[in-house]
Amino acid sequence: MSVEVYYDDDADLGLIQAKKVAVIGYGSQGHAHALSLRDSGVDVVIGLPEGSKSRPKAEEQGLRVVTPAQAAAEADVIMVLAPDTAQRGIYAESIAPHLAPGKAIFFGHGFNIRYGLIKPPAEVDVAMVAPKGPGHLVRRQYSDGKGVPCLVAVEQDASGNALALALAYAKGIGGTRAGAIKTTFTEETETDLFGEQAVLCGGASALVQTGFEVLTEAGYAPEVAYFECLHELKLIVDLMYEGGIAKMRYSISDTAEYGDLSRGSRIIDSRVKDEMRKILGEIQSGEFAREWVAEDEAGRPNFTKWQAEGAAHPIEETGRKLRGMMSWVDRPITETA
Ligand SMILES: NC(=O)C1=CN([C@@H]2O[C@H](COP(=O)(O)OP(=O)(O)OC[C@H]3O[C@@H](n4cnc5c(N)ncnc54)[C@H](OP(=O)(O)O)[C@@H]3O)[C@@H](O)[C@H]2O)C=CC1
Ligand SMILES: CC[C@](O)(C(C)=O)C(=O)O
Ligand SMILES: [Mg+2]
Ligand SMILES: [Mg+2]
Repeated sequence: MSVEVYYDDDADLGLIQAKKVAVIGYGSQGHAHALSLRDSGVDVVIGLPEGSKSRPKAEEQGLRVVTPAQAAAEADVIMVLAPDTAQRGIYAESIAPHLAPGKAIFFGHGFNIRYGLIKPPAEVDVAMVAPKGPGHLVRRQYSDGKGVPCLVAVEQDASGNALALALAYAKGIGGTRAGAIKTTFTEETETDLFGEQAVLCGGASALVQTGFEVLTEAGYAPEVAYFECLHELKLIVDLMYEGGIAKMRYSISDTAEYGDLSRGSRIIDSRVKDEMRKILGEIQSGEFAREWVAEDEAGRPNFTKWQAEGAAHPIEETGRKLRGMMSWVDRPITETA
């Protein structure tokens, strides 16, 4: 592999144990980082606004919660794990006034640094520890003595020790048990956005909905279409996850494999690939970031409309009914911290 990968032996937990860490935000990532750091012997304080819904959760878990400004004032390392769109405001109002030489500001995703929405002063370290998995998995893996691989990056190395500090943090959340891959803010941000837009979230959702529409519009039962286009996707993705596309193809029938090999490239054809390149271009040029920031500032009119349209898609109603028949899949969307 051409990338540099760091494991537990490459990281000194003592570096982060010697610091006070403020975790700003207590959602998917925030709760996982804070609880795992605490269990790794790190002094952690949570920064949340008065009245935040997350406050009782963090307090119930035995964590001390103060305002983001107080947390930033107290801490040596400030990890920003609030929603990407909120980070710029939190930084300006609550973090920037408390940054001083010797402090570090950390991120779980590079969006705000990559697009210049947050510009920390030269005298602080700026680094990223970005687990490659949802926060609840990060926490569960840590608690099981394992870890989720993470990306680490240093944007600004004022102390000369920023990478070592980021690796120590990654060790504190279990990341170096699995491996911490060194990257840059630019690479992490651009690939993360591309992945979620073109493949994982945007691409996959559209593929599933469109397949469901084609079958139901042709008169097939929505229940049967649901199984074929959504439910079984997990079985297929699980096989890919375990052993790549090769293992999935090994496991499916020859008929399915022939259909895959002969038809797949008609679905994801050169037009789709060109569109993917266009989407990547919008990410690289900053066009997507500008659009998303403007949408958020305008009160998210399109976001809200598209969310409602997605929720009203017939596949959701069909899925609700069918999942009710399958006790093992009918779970709440989020697990609690
Ligand atoms: N979700 C994931 O698995 C992944 C996320 N990331 C990155 O991690 C970061 C956090 O994302 P995620 O964990 O999904 O976030 P969530 O949306 O799950 O959680 C947001 C948290 O921030 C709090 N919050 C909201 N506004 C403020 C504010 N003004 N000041 C302080 N806290 C605030 C929320 O509190 P309240 O309850 O009051 O709303 C909540 O506790 C992002 O940069 C994201 O890109 C990276 C990898 C994966
Ligand atoms: C795939 C979505 C993600 O990038 C993630 C969980 O990694 C996100 O931003 O939530
Ligand atoms: Mg991601
Ligand atoms: Mg993302």
